[in-house]
Amino acid sequence: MTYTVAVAGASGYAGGEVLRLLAGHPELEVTTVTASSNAGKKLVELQPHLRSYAHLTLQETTAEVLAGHDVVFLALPHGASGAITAQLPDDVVVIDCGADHRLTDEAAWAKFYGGEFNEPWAYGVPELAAGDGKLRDRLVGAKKIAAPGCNASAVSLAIAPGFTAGLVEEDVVAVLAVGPSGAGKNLKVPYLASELLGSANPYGVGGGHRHIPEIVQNLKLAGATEPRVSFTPVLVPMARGILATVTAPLKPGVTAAQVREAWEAAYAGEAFVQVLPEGVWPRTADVLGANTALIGVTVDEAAGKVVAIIAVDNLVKGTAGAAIQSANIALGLPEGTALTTNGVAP
Ligand SMILES: NC(=O)C1=CN([C@@H]2O[C@H](COP(=O)(O)OP(=O)(O)OC[C@H]3O[C@@H](n4cnc5c(N)ncnc54)[C@H](OP(=O)(O)O)[C@@H]3O)[C@@H](O)[C@H]2O)C=CC1
Ligand SMILES: CC(=O)N[C@@H](CCC(=O)OP(=O)(O)O)C(=O)O
Repeated sequence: MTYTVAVAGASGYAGGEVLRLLAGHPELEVTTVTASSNAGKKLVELQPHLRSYAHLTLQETTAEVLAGHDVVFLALPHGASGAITAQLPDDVVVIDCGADHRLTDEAAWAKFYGGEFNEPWAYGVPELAAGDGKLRDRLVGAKKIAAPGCNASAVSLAIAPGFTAGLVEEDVVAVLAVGPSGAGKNLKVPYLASELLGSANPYGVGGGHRHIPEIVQNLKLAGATEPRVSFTPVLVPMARGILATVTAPLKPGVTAAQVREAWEAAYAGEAFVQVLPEGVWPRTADVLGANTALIGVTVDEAAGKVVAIIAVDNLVKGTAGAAIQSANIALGLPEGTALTTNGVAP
């Protein structure tokens, strides 16, 4: 069966990546692409690397244009997608790459985003533990899916096994090297090349980053009670990619063997989340273009902490790949359709 697909926000980074991956999908056929200020232009004017879509013109992003497709991917700024989703028919499968349907906690939404609170949807990180199962279970047959924040999914995947196995204290510290494409096609300082090249620029320091409530929500699902999350991203000069170093204190008596067993068990059989052998550390280059999260984990005995390092491509496993993986599950298609575990290196 072929499903018709509309991609909204197709002129942006996330929408472009959804399109790049969907070009290799045998059952999802993109028939409509939309934008805002760039509506009316040919898609390839904005996305010259997407040659297979040369026939498509960007339309206005309205509920009327999007309705009538079997599947809609939204890659719009926060707030814009919530306004559209309220108007789309119930039977359309909608995957929102924005944050509008991620949070279950209305107070957290008000504090970190503001504006109208939208109902939470099935969260698109299938491999994350949730209760006795995984979030994958909630995606089966889902009509509405919230794709994750890229940083939030990386940090959550890296440390969740410690909570599921009851090995770590609720005191998580995450420091991330992130590429500027995570901010979208942003023409402001500090995303300009002249500000970014040859520099590493921290931002969102001191508890203000909006991915903190998303991580807390994920870790609670994985078994934490009231986790405290210190989260510090640092912009570095690589177009895409996230390398997150996540630490947490070990509970008394926990051994390195228990840690390794817990992390390997958490992701056993998962194609897209892989735990590396002891002493092997992930690199962003190994996951660029791939839907893969690579995790290295060890115990720092002197510090009494677990150290987990994860590499993801923010635009693939962090957004568009997660969105397509989740859509595949929702539609009953093989989960990895149109997705690869192989990166692009060097
Ligand atoms: N970049 C990333 O790594 C990640 C992004 N996301 C999320 O995906 C979404 C898109 O991000 P990204 O692609 O990076 O952003 P971009 O700025 O690159 O793209 C934004 C897109 O939305 C369109 N747009 C802008 N304003 C409006 C509006 N008011 N109504 C309708 N469409 C509008 C733009 O159209 P036009 O070009 O015509 O202005 C463009 O197509 C965001 O919610 C983001 O948080 C999530 C995870 C990671
Ligand atoms: C470099 C950079 O700015 N990255 C973004 C990641 C955004 C993201 O993951 O998307 P959502 O906004 O949909 O959550 C940030 O840290 O906010």
